[in-house]
Amino acid sequence: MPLGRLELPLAVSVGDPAGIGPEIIGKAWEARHTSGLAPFFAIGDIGSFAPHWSGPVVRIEDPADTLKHFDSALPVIQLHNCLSVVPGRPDLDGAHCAYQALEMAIGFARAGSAAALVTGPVSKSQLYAVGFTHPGQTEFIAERCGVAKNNAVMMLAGPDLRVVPMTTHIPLADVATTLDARLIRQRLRATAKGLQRNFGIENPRLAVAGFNPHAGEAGNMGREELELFEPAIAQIRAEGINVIGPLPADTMFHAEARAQYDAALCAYHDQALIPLKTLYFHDAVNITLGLPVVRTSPDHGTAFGIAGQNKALPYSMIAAIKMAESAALHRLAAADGS
Ligand SMILES: NC(=O)C1=CN([C@@H]2O[C@H](COP(=O)(O)OP(=O)(O)OC[C@H]3O[C@@H](n4cnc5c(N)ncnc54)[C@H](O)[C@@H]3O)[C@@H](O)[C@H]2O)C=CC1
Ligand SMILES: NCC(=O)COP(=O)(O)O
Repeated sequence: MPLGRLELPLAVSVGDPAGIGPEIIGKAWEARHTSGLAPFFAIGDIGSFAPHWSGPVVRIEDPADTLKHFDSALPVIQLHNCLSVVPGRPDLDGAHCAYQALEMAIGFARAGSAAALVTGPVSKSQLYAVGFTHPGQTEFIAERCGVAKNNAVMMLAGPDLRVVPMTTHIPLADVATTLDARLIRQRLRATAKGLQRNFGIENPRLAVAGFNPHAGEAGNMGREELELFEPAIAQIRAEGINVIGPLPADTMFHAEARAQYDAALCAYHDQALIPLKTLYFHDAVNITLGLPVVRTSPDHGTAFGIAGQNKALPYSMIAAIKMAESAALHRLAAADGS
């Protein structure tokens, strides 16, 4: 059934203004008709666009003014006290702006002034340098929404592959001690629910990657599969969720294997993101499941090395905007029972 259109605009935080955020948002606005994008407004420093992108911008004071201007210029809500930043040269002023834009975008989405939140790329190390204490935007947004961090799930979604890293931005050396049966169960439940709410998949099929080579080879190459994964998966199956695994991680991402599941849950960041970004770097979207608001983001980072050179491709940002609209519409359709 067609999902219709949103009544509210989408809020797009610019991210680090020294990165490619302003350029990909500007280019997404240029593609608004050809890509059929829902109206959106940016949150950032209006002066940070010109060094990256030469299109028209218009300052608005209220998200509700987006529609009046969206056809002729990119609507921007101005941040306070943002100093100019040079593309490709991240500094603390830019990090402060990125932080402020994120905070404001969450506020608009939570207050019901925006239909969803799309976040531009930020540099984690730059944010840490200005006092950001969360591993990433995922955990920060969860906290602002009152959601426990283990119930907010990072999912990266491409055309025929969705992956969930069950642990996110932690040192690899800490993964084995962070993963426990409770976390695995929480991730599985939140992923199943998130696929229903945001993608309209009624009976999601989940697959869990093993932690060790060959999923432990019957306990001979590590015991996490026997001691953690299998009991956690059995419990989740008993709750009626369709889940397979633990599967050998090296053989679960080829095309025929991908067709067997709607999302692959992986033990750690790179186990999930390497297959996804290898296949779909410019098409994939980062979506946070388990939040009361819809949040998406491009899958890539700030790309400081190409900022301000008109080299950034906007496709992941365009996909993030489209997915935000579609997820918001799925939630609305479920809420009114249609
Ligand atoms: N959603 C987010 O906010 C994310 C933020 N990051 C942050 O980004 C920063 C840089 O991370 P990197 O590992 O260098 O990853 P990156 O994604 O910024 O760049 C990796 C490579 O891809 C290229 N690239 C990235 N986006 C592109 C685009 N749209 N068009 C053309 N080329 C593109 C870059 O030039 C670079 O060669 C880090 O500080 C990290 O914290 C990383 C991933 C996601
Ligand atoms: N590698 C994915 C990533 O960095 C996204 O992090 P987040 O800021 O969206 O939590």
